[in-house]
Amino acid sequence: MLSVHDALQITQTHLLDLPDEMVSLEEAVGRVLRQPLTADRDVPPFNRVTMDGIAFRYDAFAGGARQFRVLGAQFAGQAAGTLTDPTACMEVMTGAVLPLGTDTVVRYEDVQIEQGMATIQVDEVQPGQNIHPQGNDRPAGDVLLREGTLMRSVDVAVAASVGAAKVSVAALPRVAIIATGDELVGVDQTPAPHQIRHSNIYMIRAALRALGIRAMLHHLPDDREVLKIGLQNLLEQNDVFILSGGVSAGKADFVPATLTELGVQCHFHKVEQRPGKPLWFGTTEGDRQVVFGLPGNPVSTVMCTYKYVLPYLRAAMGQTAPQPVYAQLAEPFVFRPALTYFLPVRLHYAPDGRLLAHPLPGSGSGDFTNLTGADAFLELPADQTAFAEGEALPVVSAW
Ligand SMILES: Nc1nc2c(c(=O)[nH]1)N[C@H]1C(S)=C(S)[C@@H](COP(=O)(O)OP(=O)(O)OC[C@H]3O[C@@H](n4cnc5c(N)ncnc54)[C@H](O)[C@@H]3O)O[C@H]1N2
Ligand code: MOO
Ligand SMILES: [Mg+2]
Repeated sequence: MLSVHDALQITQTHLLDLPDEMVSLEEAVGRVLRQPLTADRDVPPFNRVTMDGIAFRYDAFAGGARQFRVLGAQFAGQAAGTLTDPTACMEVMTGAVLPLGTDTVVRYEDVQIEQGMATIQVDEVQPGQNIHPQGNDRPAGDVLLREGTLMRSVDVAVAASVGAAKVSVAALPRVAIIATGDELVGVDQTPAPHQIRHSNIYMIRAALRALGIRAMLHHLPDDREVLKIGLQNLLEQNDVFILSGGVSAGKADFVPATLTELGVQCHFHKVEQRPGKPLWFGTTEGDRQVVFGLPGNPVSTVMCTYKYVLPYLRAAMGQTAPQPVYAQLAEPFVFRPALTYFLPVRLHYAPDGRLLAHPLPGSGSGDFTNLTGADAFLELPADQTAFAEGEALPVVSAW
């Protein structure tokens, strides 16, 4: 059977080709940048005053002067004024351009101003203090945001500062989320004793919102013909298909055979992992559409969504892969089968800064209410049985 590592690799070799689109800054958050954004000017663009106070020439102070006649004021938003008398000073406000002819700022708290004369009341003054020099942070032309950046609020601020009212981002795929199973009824229904309400497709849809995707929900029955016609219709209108259920060994598990009949090529079925062993992955010709058949057990669906589906979509959008995160087991744990085990854990930071993972194994891959107390899965490798307290292991992104 395929290892988790190899399964992930396979998904990455069948990435959808998503076009670029221009979006406003309001729409840009959570999207993947498809263009570099460069500084259109030096950052900061002028010598910026960083404290309200007075500006003067340091040479005068170094020569022993402590009193400076106030010749004017420089406010934020005004073009740079000039200090014409090198023994005098100007009042300056935070965010103003440093007046020409000055090079040092002393804050109001350290100055007394009376009758147009400022007296500096501190001995410690450094040349150039309280000034954020032009180009200090980045020179004009420097790349401030790389292609592949996942746009967060601070990135939106940087885009705005360089005048990018619209930015090029990866277009979002059209996604269909499809529950299969005759036991499932709507969330607004009262289930019969042998029925359950949908939950997996709501979880998947919620998880995809982190990528800005708004997916449509569907439900198909455990009937071979109806399933085939239903999937065929959906295949015409979507790029990504996330199915839940119907991929294992049961006599009503028609999903793999039906997808094959519809021309979806299977790249793998079954992975050496728990939960999620019967995971199915395929694409249509030329990788124009992609299908994830997630095992129906709810914990399997959660794990496969976070371990496989979201990373796949991020890569297809061109997002630079994030650094892996590790956590240390807070107590020893044993898992015997030769499978990668995704252990639900509660994460917390210890006072010494270590990220600790508290095992919450729950009662198996049907026990999804257990996940409400967990934050993530810890990935325990297949070739190891006993895991010691303090052992560092990869975290599968938190929900
Ligand atoms: N003989 C074998 N039986 C099973 C195997 C196996 O290898 N051999 N694998 C087990 C594993 S592991 C898993 S996981 C499940 C996968 O099952 P399916 O993908 O075929 O899913 P279903 O049979 O349709 O349902 C399983 C389970 O999940 C519930 N479910 C399904 N969809 C939803 C939904 N949208 N919301 C909430 N719950 C859902 C469903 O009611 C079932 O209880 O197979 C094992 N069996
Ligand atoms: O591996 Mo299945 O996903 O346990 O229940
Ligand atoms: Mg089944």
